[in-house]
Parts: sequence; C-alpha cells; structure tokens
Amino acid sequence: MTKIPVFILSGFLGSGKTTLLKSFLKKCAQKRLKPAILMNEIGKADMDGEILLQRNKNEIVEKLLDGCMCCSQKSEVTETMLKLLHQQPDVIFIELTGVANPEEVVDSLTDPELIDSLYLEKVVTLLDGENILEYNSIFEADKELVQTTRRQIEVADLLVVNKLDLITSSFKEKITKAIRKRNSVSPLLFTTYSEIDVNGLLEGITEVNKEKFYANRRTPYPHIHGNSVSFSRINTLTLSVNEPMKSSIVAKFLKRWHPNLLRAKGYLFVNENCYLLQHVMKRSYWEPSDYRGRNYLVLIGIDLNIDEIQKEWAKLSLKVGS
Ligand SMILES: Nc1nc2c(ncn2[C@@H]2O[C@H](COP(=O)(O)OP(=O)(O)OP(=O)(O)O)[C@@H](O)[C@H]2O)c(=O)[nH]1
Repeated sequence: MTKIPVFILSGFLGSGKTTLLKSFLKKCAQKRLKPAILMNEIGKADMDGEILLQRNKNEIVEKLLDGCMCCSQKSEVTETMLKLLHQQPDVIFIELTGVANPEEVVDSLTDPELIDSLYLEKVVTLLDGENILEYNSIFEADKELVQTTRRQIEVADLLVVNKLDLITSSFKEKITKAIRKRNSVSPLLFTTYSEIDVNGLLEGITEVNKEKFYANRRTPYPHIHGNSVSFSRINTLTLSVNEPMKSSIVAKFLKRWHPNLLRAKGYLFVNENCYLLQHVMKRSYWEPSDYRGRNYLVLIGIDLNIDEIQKEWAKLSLKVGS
C-alpha cells in the first residue's frame, strides 16, 4: 500500500536544520518531487517559513507557531498534516523546533486520520559541532532540556554533526565518543553547512500516482493491518482488537516491551465501556471515551520486535476471546 514518506528534521536550536531542509528542497525540485513542509516554530514570528516561501512559491508550507509540536493540541497537528496531504505532496518534511522531542511527534503521525497515508522514513538529527559538548553544562538547571537533547540523539536514524569548520579534530573525537554513548547504531556524519547526500536519502521516493493515492483518503479510523508503518528505528505497530479486554492484562502486556516500547495508545472495550488507553513508558492511563469506531491499539517504540509482539498479542487475544 502506498504511503507518503515523512522526514523529521530534529536538532537543537541553530544546529543547521533549515540549511538541510533547503538542500532537500533543491534536490526535490531536480527530481520533480512535490514536497510539503511543516515548520514548527517557537515564537510569534515565523522566520524559517517565510524564508522558504520566498524561495519557491510551489513548495507547500504549513506552520505551527508558538510552541513545540509535541505539546500542541493533537488535533491541530493532525489538521495541519491533513492540510498538507490535501495538496497532494510526494514527500513531507517536518522541521521541529530545537526543543522538541522527535518521538512525541511520531506519536502525532499515528493519529487515526493519518496513519494510513503516511510513514516515517527517517529521523535526521542535526548537531551543532561547536556547542554540543556544552549542552549538559549549559542546560544543567533544566533537566527536561538535557533529556530532550539526549533523546534527539538516541532516536535518530541518521546523526549529522554540523559546523565542522568550527571544531578541531580532537574535539571531533570527543563528540564521536559522546554521541556513541547514546546511539551506537545509527550512521554518524560530520559536515559543514548540513551538506550530506540528500539524493541518497531520497532514493526510492518517487512521484505518487495522485489520482489513485489521494482518491477518498480521509478515513475516519485506521484500516487495521498490523504491520509496522515505519522504516525508521522508531517503529509503530497497529494491533487489532476484536474482543473486550481486561485492562490489567493489557497493561501487563505493554510493560513486557519496556524499554523498547515508548508509547502506546488506542481505543479498547473493557467490559461494556470504551476507553482511550494512553500508555507512557511503564504506565497506563484509561480514560472513558465515546469513540464508536473500530477498536485498535498503536504501539510506538525503538527497534520494536514487531513479529514477536504480534505473535504474543494474537495469543493473548485468543485467551481473552475463549
Ligand atoms: N560556520 C557554520 N555555520 C553554519 C553551518 N551550518 C549552518 N550554519 C549557520 O548557522 C545558522 C543556523 O542555521 P539553521 O540552518 O538556520 O539552523 P536551525 O537548526 O534551522 O536553527 P533554528 O531554526 O534556530 O532551530 C545559520 O546562520 C547558518 O548559516 C556550518 O556548517 N558552519
């Protein structure tokens, strides 16, 4: 099933995200791909969005101002993404604010109205070579910010240390060590002015058959396929729920996948009542809901073992149903 790829560009303030975005857009133009861009800015003035609009009037740009996307009202993010989809792009770029945690944004992409249309292609995290080693001491007083900058490294599929022109080779080694402590698996590149092989990153992404893909897209709830919808290390999985479940059993099931499982959410029947289940790390919250669509459960994690989770879920459902 065709889905539109989404690149998330993350990284602390001033690390080079917009610079990278611009080279992505240039390459899209050469490849005749129609890009859509969601700029997430803190503050009233939308500098980056304006800069992009001045460059090329054909690019579709939506902005979410005043705050971080992961904290915005969920429906606002969904609406903005739907607006972008409405204009039939071939690829979507989301540039996050420097203080956003990418995994929480992935969460928004699993909204029932979006999950069938999009997949997460890659989280690219830009790091400011000149300042990265200072982050811990600069933000010492702000634990959340330290945590965010760490998560930006930990969940990245590609790590790009930028501003190589401003650092020495001994600094480069220190940076490598510090990054590898947090993420030992994703490719790590050093560069200046965010110059990386964007052509390679766009490989395999082709023009979408617009008529076919965008016909009747706005679905009220996801089709349940149970497959992972992401090619990134952050992967998501939709589990179908056919029977009323016991909340304690579901909570126990979700805890089993800690620490890979970061988040789960969905609508489930417990006895006769529908609940919105919100699971964060090891804790589950159950909120009564008047949702009337089909029940489902979406899991978001890093390197989740999709096959095993599906197998175990099927066993559990059989037990519950019998
Ligand atoms: N010296 C140097 N400057 C760079 C490099 N890459 C980007 N810059 C400059 O750093 C500044 C910030 O770059 P942006 O691409 O706007 O960074 P950003 O991550 O989008 O910044 P925010 O929107 O604040 O989060 C700009 O003035 C860039 O020209 C580099 O490799 N070396």
